[in-house]
Amino acid sequence: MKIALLGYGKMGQIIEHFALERGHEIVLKINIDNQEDLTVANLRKADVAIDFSTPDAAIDNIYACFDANLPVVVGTTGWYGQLQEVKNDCLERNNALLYGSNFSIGVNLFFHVNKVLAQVMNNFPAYEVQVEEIHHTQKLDSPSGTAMTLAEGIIDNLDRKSEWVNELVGTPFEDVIKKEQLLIESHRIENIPGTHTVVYSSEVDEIEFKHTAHSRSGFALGAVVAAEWLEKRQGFYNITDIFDFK
Ligand SMILES: NC(=O)C1=CN([C@@H]2O[C@H](COP(=O)(O)OP(=O)(O)OC[C@H]3O[C@@H](n4cnc5c(N)ncnc54)[C@H](OP(=O)(O)O)[C@@H]3O)[C@@H](O)[C@H]2O)C=CC1
Ligand SMILES: O=C(O)C1=N[C@H](C(=O)O)C[C@H](O)C1
Repeated sequence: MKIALLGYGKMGQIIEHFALERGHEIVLKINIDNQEDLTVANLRKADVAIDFSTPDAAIDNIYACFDANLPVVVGTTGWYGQLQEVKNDCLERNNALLYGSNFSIGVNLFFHVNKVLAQVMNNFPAYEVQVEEIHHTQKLDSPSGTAMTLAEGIIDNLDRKSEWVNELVGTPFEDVIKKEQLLIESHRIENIPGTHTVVYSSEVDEIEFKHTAHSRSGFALGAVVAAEWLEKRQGFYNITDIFDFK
């Protein structure tokens, strides 16, 4: 498979490693300093694009792939406010896009367990719930996309929660959390690849479910596997469409 990398930073470079290891070829690398190379002609040299750029860059990169009719895997987070418009355009133009807040198998297992547990916790109103995430200090968005996905999984399955609010610890936060709100507490600490915890707490105990990434390898390998899955497909997908956690 011929791959175009959109974003050649921490993730792009690790994705390159796994792609080459799996016998693929990198035919285009786009970063902030060679935007002029992001052309339909250049994109059409690839079979699939993989975007791990920035929240502000992802939409333009996605539409460049749509213009080139190139399937695109989007790992970049922080653009989900525009998800519906992107999905509509993708389907109208018969393109292919797969996105995911987290491409690691471990986190996608965590996403599934999180939803099942939230359903069970409807029977135990004594427990409050919150999500915590820790990432490196270079992360541009807060909360993490993974934390948003966890929070939405809880909101969709736990009747007593209807929205989430985010506190980036160390920045001003005056909100008084209402009982129907789910707090996502974000921490930024040097060199943390990604740690996510769902905490259910009562007066007498606390239950914690935690995923700790030891490196970015799980994310990167998952992105390459997702690109292999998407290459010959059309449509709009989420990474959870690849996993079958029956
Ligand atoms: N879904 C998942 O499993 C994962 C998602 N992510 C997400 O992926 C994104 C990237 O993460 P990470 O690699 O750590 O971040 P980095 O900052 O290390 O890499 C992003 C790269 O994109 C470059 N860039 C900036 N603007 C553009 C543009 N217009 N087109 C192409 N490239 C551009 C940046 O250049 P410069 O630095 O010069 O601005 C940088 O080299 C983040 O949104 C993060 O949340 C991360 C890990 C896993
Ligand atoms: O920025 C990162 O590093 C990561 N971002 C993703 C997110 O926002 O959830 C995935 C992973 O946690 C690493």
